[in-house]
Amino acid sequence: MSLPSNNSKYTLKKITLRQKQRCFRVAILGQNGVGKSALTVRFLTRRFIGEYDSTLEQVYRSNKPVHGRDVDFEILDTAIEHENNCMEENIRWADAFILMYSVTDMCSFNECCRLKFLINSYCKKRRPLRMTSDPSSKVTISTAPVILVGNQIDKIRDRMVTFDEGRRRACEMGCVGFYEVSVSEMIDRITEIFDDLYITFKSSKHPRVKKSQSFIRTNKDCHSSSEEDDQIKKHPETTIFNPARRSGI
Ligand SMILES: Nc1nc2c(ncn2[C@@H]2O[C@H](COP(=O)(O)OP(=O)(O)OP(=O)(O)O)[C@@H](O)[C@H]2O)c(=O)[nH]1
Repeated sequence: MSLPSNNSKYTLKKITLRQKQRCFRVAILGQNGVGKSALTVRFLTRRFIGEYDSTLEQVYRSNKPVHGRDVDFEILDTAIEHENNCMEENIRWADAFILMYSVTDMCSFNECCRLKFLINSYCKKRRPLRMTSDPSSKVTISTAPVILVGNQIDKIRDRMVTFDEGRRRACEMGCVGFYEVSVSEMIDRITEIFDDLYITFKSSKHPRVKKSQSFIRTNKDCHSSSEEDDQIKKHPETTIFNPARRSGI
């Protein structure tokens, strides 16, 4: 039996809509040499490549499964050379951010604060926030999810930033997650970062919590449960908070 013509039209429309689904855009920001290109290539190809052209600023496209769903990623690997010209444009382009530093470099760690400030300033999706200490204040913050990532933990002897400092900073800056990784030695953890970012982005677009509840965690919220503490002791290089994961999405 042939299908009625309007039925096939409907199928066609559905396919067209599906094709138009926008890519999930991730910008990776951080000082030069922290491992942004290495992270990008590791996620896309599962390979670790030692040297990259530091002047190249590139968008990579790839389709990856996230929890059984195909997601079109666009990943912008930023280059410091272009930063001053393009930072605002890059930030406005992205849906979500990975802020990266090297645990062996305190400057790169501090640079993340400046970059987060710029994300909050330029990001297209912002919402007003009133400080509890001063209810009359009007501050706008970015609602785009940001994950803070400390890289190069394999360089044990060169470590300058502790896990706790990273975790605290992530909380203070309003990041949705914090990871410590070694791009050169880990692969699953890298995939987890991108998966978490996508899931958090999706859940913040279609929140399952009431509007009055915030996805952005504050200092006060930033204590880990004893279960998390156990996890951190077992796997020091791990994420310690992620609202999406906690809400079971
Ligand atoms: N030991 C170690 N080296 C790493 C790791 N990740 C990256 N590297 C090295 O760090 C150097 C810088 O890595 P890149 O990925 O080029 O860093 P980047 O942030 O993209 O740097 P720019 O392109 O200059 O902005 C390279 O020599 C990498 O091989 C890691 O986890 N461990």
